[in-house]
Amino acid sequence: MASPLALLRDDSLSLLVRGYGFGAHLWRRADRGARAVPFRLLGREALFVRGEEGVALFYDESRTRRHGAMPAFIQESLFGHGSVHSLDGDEHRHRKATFVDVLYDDVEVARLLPELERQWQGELDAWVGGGDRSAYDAAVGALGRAIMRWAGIPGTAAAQTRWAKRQAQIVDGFGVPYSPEFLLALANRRWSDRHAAELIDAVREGTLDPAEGTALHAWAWHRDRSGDLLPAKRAGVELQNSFRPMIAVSRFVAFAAKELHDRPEWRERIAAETAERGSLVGGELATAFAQEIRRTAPFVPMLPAWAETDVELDGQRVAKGGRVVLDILGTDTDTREWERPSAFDPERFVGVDDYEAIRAFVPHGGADVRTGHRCPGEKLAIAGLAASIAVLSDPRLRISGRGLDVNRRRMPTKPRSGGRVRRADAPSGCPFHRG
Ligand code: HEM
Repeated sequence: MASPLALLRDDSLSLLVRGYGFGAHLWRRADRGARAVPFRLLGREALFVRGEEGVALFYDESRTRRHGAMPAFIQESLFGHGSVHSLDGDEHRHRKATFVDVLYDDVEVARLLPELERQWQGELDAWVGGGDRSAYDAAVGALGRAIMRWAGIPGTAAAQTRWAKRQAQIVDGFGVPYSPEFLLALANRRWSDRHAAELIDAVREGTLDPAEGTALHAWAWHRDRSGDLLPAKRAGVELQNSFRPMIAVSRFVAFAAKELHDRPEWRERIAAETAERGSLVGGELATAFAQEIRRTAPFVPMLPAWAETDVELDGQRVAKGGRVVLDILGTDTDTREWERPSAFDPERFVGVDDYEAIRAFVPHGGADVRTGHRCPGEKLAIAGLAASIAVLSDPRLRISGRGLDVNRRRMPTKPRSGGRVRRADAPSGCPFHRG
């Protein structure tokens, strides 16, 4: 058992209390520009690392491994038991190959675009027709239905929207184990695991026949390295990992509403681009804005791995068996890697196609998507977020300035109101709160 002194030195409580401010708090203990700082997490020694050097260390499989590094309350509630996130080595690469085929292949990404266009057009029409909904709520529906159709999941629009809301709540509740929202997330997880497993069984029994190439088809027929089908529940977990994170992009959409509200000139430029192209998807300026949202908005703050050997970076060490923790947020806003890192400036991404080559740009993890744990859904997320930004820039809409404050102690967070959106000429409900 850990001694009372060790418990006092542990930083876990500080992480829970400080939320997204935790990383900056730790760096105050180190020299300016340091790449590594020691701390204690969950009763063990750990090394907090950042920047290109930190990314290289964190993704070096000869020095780190993943299995069991993520606290169980996150792994089980958010990703699901036995998911790809927790695998290492050949087993990881084998499972990951199916994710890459299904999510990362350009043909599959292109297949999502018409669904995004259709679902977002519906939400835009509802706003223009007088609807009053937050950008976040609209995105949960639009992105949820688009990705479920794309994944081959059957159901009416209403049923898909309901499942999307459950999935959004899982993402909302996983990081607050001290609150009732966490219990609700566990209940939604249980319901979703059962429903996803039923879909997998239905495909295997021949009562459902999703198109080849869809996530539902791929996970129903994915075989492990011994040639066996995955148990239905595990296949259902990976099916959810192929669409739930797209619903989580709604959190970025809420941040986009905030940044667009504060930058009318960008809204005008993106609206002009959308009008000229005659499409809500794939605009260059909307995409640059999406990239800057990904760089700056607090979502995944850090990632943990085990030190497989004694590890040293920038003069700091952690012994084998401790944790190496990559500071995602601190790397995306590192003064040694970025010019004016705290300025929100989408211009820095205009004309940048190969964002994966920017080693210190890691909102979706770093290194190589095929061989490492880098997110296979990054292209899908960018496409979904850029389409949302094009919609929110429509001049017929107004984004309210109310409720755009962000509680950076809660993980995950978003602007409080989710970004209220209404028709531009709609009267404001309250004369004292015109936004
Ligand atoms: C809100 C946007 C998203 C963010 C911020 C995000 C971020 C991340 C991060 C940080 C990782 C872990 C990287 C690592 O462990 O090294 C990851 C992994 C993963 N993401 Fe995403 N992601 C997003 C969207 C998506 C989408 C849209 C999908 C699929 C539709 C997706 C599917 C996955 C999967 C399956 C993994 C596990 C990969 C592995 O362990 O090999 N993500 N993501």
